Amino acid sequence: MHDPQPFSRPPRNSLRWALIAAAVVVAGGAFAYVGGWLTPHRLTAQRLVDELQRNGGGVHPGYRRNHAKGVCVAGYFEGDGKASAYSTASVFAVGRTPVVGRFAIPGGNPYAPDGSVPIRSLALRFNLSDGQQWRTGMNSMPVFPVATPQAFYALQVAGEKDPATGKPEPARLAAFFAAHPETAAFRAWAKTAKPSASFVTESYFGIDAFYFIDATGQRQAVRWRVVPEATDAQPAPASDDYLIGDLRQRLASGPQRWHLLVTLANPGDPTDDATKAWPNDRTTIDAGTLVLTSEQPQDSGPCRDINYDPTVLPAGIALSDDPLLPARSAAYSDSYLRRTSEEAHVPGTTVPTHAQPEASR
Ligand code: HEM
Repeated sequence: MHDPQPFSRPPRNSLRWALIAAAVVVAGGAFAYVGGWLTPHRLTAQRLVDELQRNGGGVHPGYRRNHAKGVCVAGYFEGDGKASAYSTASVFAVGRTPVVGRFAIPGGNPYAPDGSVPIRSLALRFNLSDGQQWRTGMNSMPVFPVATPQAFYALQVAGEKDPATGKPEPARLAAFFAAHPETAAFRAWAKTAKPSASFVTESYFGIDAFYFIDATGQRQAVRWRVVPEATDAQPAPASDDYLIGDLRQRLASGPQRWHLLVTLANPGDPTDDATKAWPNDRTTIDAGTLVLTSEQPQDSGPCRDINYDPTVLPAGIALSDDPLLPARSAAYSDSYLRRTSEEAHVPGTTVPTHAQPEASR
C-alpha cells in the first residue's frame, strides 16, 4: 500500500531553507537600511561629509574634510585636582597628562587663507596614565549656529558657493537664517568676530555639553573651554598664511599656556542644545593648565592619524543628550576613513610599507 507518511510529515528541508532565506532577507534588509538604500533622503554621515567636501572645493586627498588647514602640537595638561570632586577621570588629579593636539581653521580647503574665517579650532587628545583617552574638538566661538545634524546639513547646503562668484549666495543664506532663529546667538558673535593673528591668543570652547561622574556615580552636566594666558592679541596681517608662523615663533620663545575652565550647569540648563549658552553666573572651576611645547606639520606630525572624535571619553566623563555628538562621531569617522585611505597622495608623508625597515612599522 502507498505510505502517506512523507506527505503528512512537515517538509523539514523546505522549512530549513525558508528559515535560511528569511535570515538572509532580514540581514540584507538591515544592511540596506543602515546603508541608506531604502531611505535615500535620510541624513547619513556620508551625505554630511560629501557636502563638507563639496564646500571645501572637492577632494583634497589626505586632508580632513572639515578643518582641513591645520598644524599638530604637543605638550601636557597639568591637573590641579579641583575637578576631581566632580569627575573620577585621572586627568583631573594633581599631575601631568601628555597631550597631542591640532590647531586648525574650519572649512574643507587646506589652502584657504587664514583670514577667510574668524573661527580657529583646537583639538586635544589626552593620554591618561591608566591607558584611557579623552578627545575633544573645540572652536573659538561660545555657541554653535545650529542644534541638530539636520540643520547643520541644511546650513552647509545654504552655504554652497555660487560657481559664478565663488561665494555663497547671500539670499540663500538669509533664507536659511530666517528659517533658523536658533542661529541668533552665533550670528551676534560672528558680527563682531575678526580673524585673529594667532592661535595662541584665542579661547577654545567645547560647546557641546557632557556629564562629569564622581566617585559615588553622581552626574553633573558640564561644558569646558580653554582660556589663554597670552593677552597680546594683534590685528591679523594681510597675508594668507600667518597662523603657523606665529605659532612657531611663539613656541620658540617658550611653552604656551591655557587654563581649562569647567562650567557646572544648574538643574534645567539645556544639555541638548549647542546654540544656547548657559548663564554667566554658573559655577566655573579652573581644572588645570594646558601647556603646549612644540608644533609639527600636520602632514607628518603625530596628530595626522588622530580622529578627534568627541565621543572618545575616559571613565568619569560621559556623553550628554546633545544630538550633535553622535553625528560628529559618525562624520569624523567617515572623514578619517577617506583621508587615511588617501595618505599616499600627501606629498612627503608616506614611505611605502615594503621600503620601511622592519623595526619602524
Ligand atoms: C553635526 C555637526 C558637525 C559635523 C557634521 C562636523 C564635521 C566635521 C568633520 C567631518 C571634521 C573632520 C574630521 C577628521 O577628518 O578628523 C570636523 C573637524 C572638526 N570639528 Fe566638526 N562637525 C560638527 C560639529 C562640530 C562642533 C559642534 C564643534 C565644536 C565643538 C566642532 C569642532 C571641530 C573641530 C575642532 C575639528 C577639527 C578636529 C581636528 O583638528 O582634527 N565640530 N568636523
